[in-house]
Amino acid sequence: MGVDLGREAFDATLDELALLAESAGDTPVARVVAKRKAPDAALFIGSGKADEIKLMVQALGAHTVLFDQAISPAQQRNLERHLGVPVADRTALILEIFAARAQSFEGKLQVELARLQYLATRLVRRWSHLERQSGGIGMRGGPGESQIELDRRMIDDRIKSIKERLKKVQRQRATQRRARTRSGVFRVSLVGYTNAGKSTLFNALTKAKAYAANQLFATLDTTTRSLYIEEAGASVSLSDTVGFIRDLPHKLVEAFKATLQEAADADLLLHVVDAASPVLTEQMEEVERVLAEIGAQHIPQILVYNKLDLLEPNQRPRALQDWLTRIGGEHGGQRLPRIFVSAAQGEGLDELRAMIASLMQAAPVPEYAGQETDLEPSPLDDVDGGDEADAMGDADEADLNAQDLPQDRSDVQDDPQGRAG
Ligand SMILES: Nc1nc2c(ncn2[C@@H]2O[C@H](COP(=O)(O)OP(=O)(O)OP(=O)(O)O)[C@@H](O)[C@H]2O)c(=O)[nH]1
Ligand SMILES: [Mg+2]
Repeated sequence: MGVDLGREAFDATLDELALLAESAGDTPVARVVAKRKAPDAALFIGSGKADEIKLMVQALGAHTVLFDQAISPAQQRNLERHLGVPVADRTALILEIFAARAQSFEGKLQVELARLQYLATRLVRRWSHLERQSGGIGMRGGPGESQIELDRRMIDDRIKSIKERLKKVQRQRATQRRARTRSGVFRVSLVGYTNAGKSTLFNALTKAKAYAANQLFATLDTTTRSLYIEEAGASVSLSDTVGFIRDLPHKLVEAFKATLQEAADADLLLHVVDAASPVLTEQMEEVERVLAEIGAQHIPQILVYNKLDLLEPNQRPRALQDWLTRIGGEHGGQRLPRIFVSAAQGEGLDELRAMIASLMQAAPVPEYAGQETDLEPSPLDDVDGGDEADAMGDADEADLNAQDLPQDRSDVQDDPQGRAG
């Protein structure tokens, strides 16, 4: 279900919603588009549309109705009452996928943090909604004010305890990262929109078997492998990371900052693009936005246009390597090296390795080589987002016990450099 508020590439966003639903294990059975100038306050859609959907739900035996846009908690409840089935929006769906996919201890904690934070904002909103309209629809059958306060306190406590546990894991990760930095190994990170083919490329380059699938967010945990680049006569560390998506819930980005830090710390980013996507420009812009959010916008990039094999003969580029000039934004006019590859069929990979080698040689000798002092702490090293930073106090800093630290699968097992520290 999507309400077309005049957004460009509307079909593509519904395709993406369908793929998200499939990635969550659902089978989309119908797609409904409503044209409106603005969402309806109570139902998000008009009541005529809601009746139409209700009939479809019954005829098709659908068990959920998904909305592409964010719906308010009140709209969600009204719709559920009207339609007789659960209603969810895109954010809830993304959170569900992340929850199902998280593998590492850290990943699970991060997802739980994001879910609780999402829940907490909805409780606050629901509460203020009740305050404003006491006696309104929201009141009937809904929890009372004190119940909500109680829920909120429980959620706050849980958020606090998860943040404390995350801090411990992340301190360990930061130590490993610093060791890796000091080792002087050139670090390359794959970044890009979800489903662009990062894991497939990672596997093709390292002959590894990271999970790659036609699903959104197939990868959640960072995997790092050593990759020997013959042209450079040296090894680099290559990391496969979580994919980005448009309107990624902000709290989720915040919760995953530690994982994304892998990208922010790289010497070189391979920005993987699905060259066959009809909305590749929008996807690239979204990736740029997230890179800026994690402070990685200035790291040298190679644009890797993947899925070359899917392009029609007349769409194929004349040259497999060229330069793309960025339009607009902070980097307007900047020229980025671009290469077309097919990770699935192995085309262009030798050229990509050669390109990595030449960028390695062009890279400045790192200042930190041989230096024993800690690097400047990155803003992302601290998992607490902004205003909540003080809430944890200093007490938790004192009782750190290295023995409690759970093993982080991705760093400990997959990364030969990780053991250096
Ligand atoms: N035809 C074609 N398909 C590809 C190519 N590379 C990847 N794919 C397919 O694209 C889909 C996504 O690939 P992944 O490697 O899982 O993509 P990803 O970027 O790691 O995705 P997330 O981890 O979900 O963010 C899979 O179905 C791959 O088989 C390619 O070069 N050509
Ligand atoms: Mg992946």
